[in-house]
Amino acid sequence: MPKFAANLSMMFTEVPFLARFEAAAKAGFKYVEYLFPYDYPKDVLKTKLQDNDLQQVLFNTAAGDVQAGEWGVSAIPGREADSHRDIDLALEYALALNCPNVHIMSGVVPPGENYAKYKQTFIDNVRYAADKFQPHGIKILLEALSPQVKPNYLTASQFQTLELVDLIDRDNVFVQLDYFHAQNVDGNLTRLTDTLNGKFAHVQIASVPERHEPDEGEINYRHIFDKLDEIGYEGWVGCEYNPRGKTTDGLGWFKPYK
Ligand SMILES: O=C(O)C(=O)[C@@H](O)CO
Ligand SMILES: [Mg+2]
Repeated sequence: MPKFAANLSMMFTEVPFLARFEAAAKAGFKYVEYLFPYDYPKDVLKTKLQDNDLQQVLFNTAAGDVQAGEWGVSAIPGREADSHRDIDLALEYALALNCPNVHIMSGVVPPGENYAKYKQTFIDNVRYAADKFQPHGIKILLEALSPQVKPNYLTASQFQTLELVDLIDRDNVFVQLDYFHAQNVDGNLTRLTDTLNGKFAHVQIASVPERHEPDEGEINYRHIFDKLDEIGYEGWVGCEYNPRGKTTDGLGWFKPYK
């Protein structure tokens, strides 16, 4: 049975961020993920996790200057020092929060730029991270983001991310398989799951096209959850969706899995 993690950046937004830990635990979640921990001291987050019997399973490296269109900097040529600073800070948080996975945000490739140069910069920076995280047993995740959510992100297709994982060639680097983006770009989700089997270490879910609860729209998530069980997937499934209304009102789908 999948292990579901509440995404506290998107769920339980009825309450302030630090109150979402208790809200998720009360709703039956044992695991949480969220985009960025950096606005809060490590101790504060650690206490929230401990007080609510929750395990943190994922967060991202910093986004950079979001107003200026950044969504990570690790693929941007000339920004290696910033990328390494973000990776080092992520490692500090991962160790303090006992978090087993960190998603490294590549950033966008502006149209007309040299894509190969961005790709190589990302490969080099992820190798830097992989070697730093490896002694601590922390996995690095790379995600494809669909153009309707983040135009010109370094990777849009799961196959581009898979190619990067293979080129980076480190034992602790994996695909973050977000089925919402995968359906938007690649489709064919059952076969895709088989193709990526062993290469992905974290899953995220949301309906398509609305990015709501996984109980509507194009994807039959009951089938996907069975498929993940069938292949023996042991990682977490992050609930990265915008609830249609109040978060708890939309948790009917979660009842059988509590
Ligand atoms: O947007 C997504 O999907 C994510 O998983 C974010 O963490 C990164 O954009
Ligand atoms: Mg995602």
